[in-house]
Order: sequence, then C-alpha cells, then structure tokens
Amino acid sequence: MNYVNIDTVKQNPHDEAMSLRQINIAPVPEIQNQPIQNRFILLKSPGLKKADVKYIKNEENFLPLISPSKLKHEIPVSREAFNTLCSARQSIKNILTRQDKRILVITGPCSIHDEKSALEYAEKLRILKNRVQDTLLIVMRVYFEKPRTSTGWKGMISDPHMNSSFDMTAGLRKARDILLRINEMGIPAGTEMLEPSTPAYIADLISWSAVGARTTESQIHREMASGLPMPVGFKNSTDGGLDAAVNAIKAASSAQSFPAVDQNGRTNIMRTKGNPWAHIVLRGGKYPNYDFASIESAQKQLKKNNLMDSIIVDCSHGNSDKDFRKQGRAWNDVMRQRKAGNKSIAGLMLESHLNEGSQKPCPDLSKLEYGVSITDPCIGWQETEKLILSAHEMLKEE
Ligand SMILES: O=C[C@H](O)[C@H](O)COP(=O)(O)O
Ligand SMILES: C=C(OP(=O)(O)O)C(=O)O
Repeated sequence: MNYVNIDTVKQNPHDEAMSLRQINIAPVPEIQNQPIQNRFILLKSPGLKKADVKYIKNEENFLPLISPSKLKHEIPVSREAFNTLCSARQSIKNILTRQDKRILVITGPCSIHDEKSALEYAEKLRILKNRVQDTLLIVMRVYFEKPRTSTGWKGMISDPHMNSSFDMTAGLRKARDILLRINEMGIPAGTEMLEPSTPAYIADLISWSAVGARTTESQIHREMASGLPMPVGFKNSTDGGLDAAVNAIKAASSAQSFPAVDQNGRTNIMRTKGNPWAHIVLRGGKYPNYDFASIESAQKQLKKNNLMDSIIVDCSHGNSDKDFRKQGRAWNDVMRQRKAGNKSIAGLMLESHLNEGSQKPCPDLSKLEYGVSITDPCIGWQETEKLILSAHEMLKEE
C-alpha cells in the first residue's frame, strides 16, 4: 500500500500495478486544505499490505509550501530593485576580473531574525555606501538560511516565528519582502544559498551568494551554483582546507544537469551553462587564513588549477575564532595587504549588526535585545562604520 499523487492516478486510472518507483509521493494540490490524512490517495499495490508502509515511508507528513511563481506574483521585483541588482551584479563581476579597482564589502548580520532591525541596518548602509562608493562596493549580508554544526535555529526561511513551527511559506514571504525593500533602498543583497530549492524563490533579488563551509563539498550545492545567475563564493572547509572549494569552483563553472524545483514547484531536470563567476572565500578553519602566506598560497593553488585567482576574505568565523572583537584585526591586516599591492584580494566580509555581540533566539521579539545577532556574535554598527571608513581613506590614496 502506498500513497500516490492524484495526477498520477488520473493519468493511470486502471493501472494498479504501478511499481513503487513510478509512484510519486507528493501532496495533492487540489485538496491541500483538507486534513493531512485525506491529502493523499491510497493506492493498492499488489503484494503489499498496509503494515508495509513503515518500510517505505519515514516522513511524518507533507505540508503545502507556496510555489516560487505564486510568491513572485505576490511580491514582484520592482524597477528600482532590478536596477540595484543589475548594477551590483555587473560591478561584482568587474571587481572579480579586476576591471573595477574597488573592493567588494559584504557586511551585515550573521542572520536576519527581525525585519525592523534589518531595514534599519540597510538604511545606515545606504548613507555610508554613498560616502565610500569610489573605493568600495557595499553589499549587505542578508542571510536567511543557517547551516548548523549539529542543531539549532536554521534561519528565517526555515522557522520565521523561531518556535519550531517551521512556517516556511511565511519565512519565504518575509525573506522576499525584506530583500525587495533593501534592494529598493539601493543596497544590493548577498546571501548563503543553503536549501537548493531556495534560489527559485529569491535569486532574482540576490547580487552575490555564498556556498558555506559545510556544503562546499556537496555536489548538490555545486550543481545549484552552476545555474545561479550571480557570482557565487565557495567558502573553504571548516578545517581550513582549500581543496573542496577549489574543486567546487571547477564543478560550478561547468555545465551541469540535475533535478531541480521549477517556478511552479515541480521537479524538473535543470540544465545549466556553468557559472563563470565562482570564486573562493577564505574564512579560516583551525587557524586563520587571512595572513600574507595563506592568501599567497590560495592564489597559487587557484592559478595552478587555471581558476580565477580573485579572493574574498571573511573576517569572521575561523578568521576571528568566532570572537567578534577579532574581526577588525583581520580586516586591517587584509586591507594593508591590498594596499601593499595584492590585487587578488577582491573583497572582505564582516558579520555586523546594529549592536555588538549575540544572544539566544527567542520567539518573543520583545524579550530580545534589539539589533543583536541571535546566531554568531557580530561587531556593532560603530565599529563597522569605522572599519569601512578607514578602508576608504586607505584606498583613496591609491
Ligand atoms: O555563521 C553561522 C554559523 O557559524 C554557522 O551557522 C554554524 O553555527 P553553529 O556552529 O552555531 O551551528
Ligand atoms: C555559516 C557561515 O559561514 P561558514 O560557512 O564560513 O561557516 C556564514 O557566513 O553564515
């Protein structure tokens, strides 16, 4: 006995002998509002008994999720947002290929958990961006998906109410709305693409994306990156090794074919052309890797593999031992290297929020400290502004 999609039954009304492989276990869109047990049509498979379900089914249930096209219909891209996106994507490509001498700065909270503080941060960036635009291209870190070392809150898209209700339709809606508003303010957005189905919902509002240290070695993420329409940075592995990221860049820049969710929420075979803008992000590991020798060695490894040797340095994570007070040290060191002539340094990343530090997640926003990260500790706005302005002063003299 198995559950089968109503479409499959309509197409095969008399075929009770469909093999389990052919049976598509999926929610039936027409009856999504009915109780979960009625959402599936039970189909008798010869030779199988009701009790056999336990051998072929481990999921608790399937719940409906909004389709990308429906969400985009609700929250369409505006002309202002589109202009921000197009201009930023082109500038990032030019920075990576050194046609644009500026440095890319990706700065913002470790994760977004509250719309108000995210928009307030974006507004501060908007003012700062205009002051430094001759030397720095500012992109806001707008991270909605968190890869966890073991367990923990997985970000706004997964659990927007922070209470394990996993209302992902609400999460996607909030995420898309925030991204739209930030782009409309003239601030380009950067994010980590974690669930391979997420780009279908938000990629049209993202100017730069990352594949994280925990997923750079995953074929699924490399395939996804090969079809993304923006530059993608692959982080080095959590232990500090670069091999996985180098191999990821090769795989992502190649054409790939793989199953992927389309705009109507159906699984298709996606064929990609490859992403020529895949690059490496050094985030440290057991030890930091932003020093001169580490950057030179990364550059050599990329060149040896005939890959673009432009490098972004993440000042947080392994490069700060997750101590936000050490991000400034990494930033200043890398800026000095760039000033000394290392043009392979294309960008820097900061984990920064309105206020420094971190706190534990809580579903009640009124119990949380406003503008403080609920994932990794961040530097506060004051330090962020100081670091960005000092980099601008340094580069102005070039
Ligand atoms: O930037 C985010 C975190 O470093 C990453 O999600 C891992 O976090 P965790 O080790 O707290 O799970
Ligand atoms: C999870 C992140 O980084 P990493 O993959 O380098 O740990 C992040 O930047 O949020």
